[in-house]
Amino acid sequence: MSSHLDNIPSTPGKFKMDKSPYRLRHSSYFSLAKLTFWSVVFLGIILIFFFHSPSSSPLPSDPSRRSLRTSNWGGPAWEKRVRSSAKPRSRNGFSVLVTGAAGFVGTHVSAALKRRGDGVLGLDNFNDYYDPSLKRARQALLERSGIFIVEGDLNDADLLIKLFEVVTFTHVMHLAAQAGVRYAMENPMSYVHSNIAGLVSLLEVCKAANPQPAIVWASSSSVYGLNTQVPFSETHRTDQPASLYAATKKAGEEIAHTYNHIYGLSLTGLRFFTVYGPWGRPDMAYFFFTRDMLKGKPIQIFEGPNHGTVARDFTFIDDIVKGCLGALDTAEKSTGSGGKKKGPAQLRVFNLGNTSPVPVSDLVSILERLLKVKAKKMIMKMPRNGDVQFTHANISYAQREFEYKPTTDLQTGLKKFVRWYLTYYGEKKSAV
Ligand SMILES: O=C(O)[C@H]1O[C@H](OP(=O)(O)OP(=O)(O)OC[C@H]2O[C@@H](n3ccc(=O)[nH]c3=O)[C@H](O)[C@@H]2O)[C@H](O)[C@@H](O)[C@H]1O
Repeated sequence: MSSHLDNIPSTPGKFKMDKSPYRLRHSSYFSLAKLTFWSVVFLGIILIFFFHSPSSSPLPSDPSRRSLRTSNWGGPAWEKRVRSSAKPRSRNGFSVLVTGAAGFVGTHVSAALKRRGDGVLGLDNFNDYYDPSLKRARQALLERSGIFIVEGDLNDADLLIKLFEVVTFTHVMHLAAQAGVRYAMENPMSYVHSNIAGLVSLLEVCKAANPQPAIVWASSSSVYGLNTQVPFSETHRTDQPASLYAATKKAGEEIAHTYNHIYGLSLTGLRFFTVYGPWGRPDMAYFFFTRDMLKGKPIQIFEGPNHGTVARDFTFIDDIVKGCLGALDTAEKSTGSGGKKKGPAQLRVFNLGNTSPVPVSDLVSILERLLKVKAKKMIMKMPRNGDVQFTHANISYAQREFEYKPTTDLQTGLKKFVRWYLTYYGEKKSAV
């Protein structure tokens, strides 16, 4: 086996002969010594670099994640930005950490909180589950209203600890998640990484904080799974998830119970029902139906057994934002501190839906009218990939607790979506 040592000139014959043998031996000795010296220095530099590489740029703990950029955080300027973003305008305002702030719901909730005077700090890993440029555009939007989004992953405990050291958060609005029902069959580990490991990582830091924040977080209507009782009520069974996505959200609800029980964390889960609207998620049907219809591409419309209707309780984003703020405003304080429970704490789960399911075929008809194009429809049997046939929310609990009352029907909401879509992609040209 050859080593780099083989290349070192070690015989006098390889040197010029105009030097005395003594000088030759002498200079050869020095060259060798010099080389050894520099090799040691070089090795030392590599070792120093290796051991001092900043904790702010850890490798993603799960290789199944895509393009998680290593982030740069820390330092006085960064801390100043974090502090100023999280600072409420009014004396009684909240200081809220919004995870998933560059996401669809996260962006809208962050903007609404900021508008009413709360301090908002965002956290997002900007992964490439869907076009990250849309997330960057949302980030730019929030930045204009003074909201800073820290780029980092929930599983980076050092980063979370640092954020809680710099800011005393009164609330956490936890909206970061791996969403999408059907994608769970393609990349199951990403759901475990974000929706389970990420949630635990966040709750670990929240429980240790002093004071502990109150937490409101995104669960999903999908937890009702194969439940057949309608409309879905929070007391119905949720132990038959139809997708891994649903199973991780259900697991989240159980994990919430545990942290509430052991550490006194105040926890409120919100079961969102197919949220849609401007700045929405391109992986959702209403969004890619719009894109494909405008491109003249066929769209697949699922139907249930025996040509049964597939329907969703589509809920407009503005109604969801009101629900999120209502949940936050009625969240009681956590009772523990520094990892110790001091008394029983609030634990809640609410449906946030629209209470009027609409067949997917009607969704397509509305889009046809709004876009003025005829869809190339391919009716096909709903694949066995985690979808359920029907969702319908009973919202009386949220109505009672914080006067949640959705006011936007699908026609009105889609009109707003289409207007945004045509402006956004019209300006950017390339995406339509
Ligand atoms: O409430 C939730 O908890 C979830 O809502 C959303 O899931 P879904 O309700 O499944 O929305 P979405 O994919 O838009 O499909 C809508 C309808 O179109 C049908 N559908 C779908 C695709 C297709 O090609 N054809 C079709 O008919 C399909 O069968 C369905 O009936 C979120 O994505 C999810 O993250 C989660 O938050």
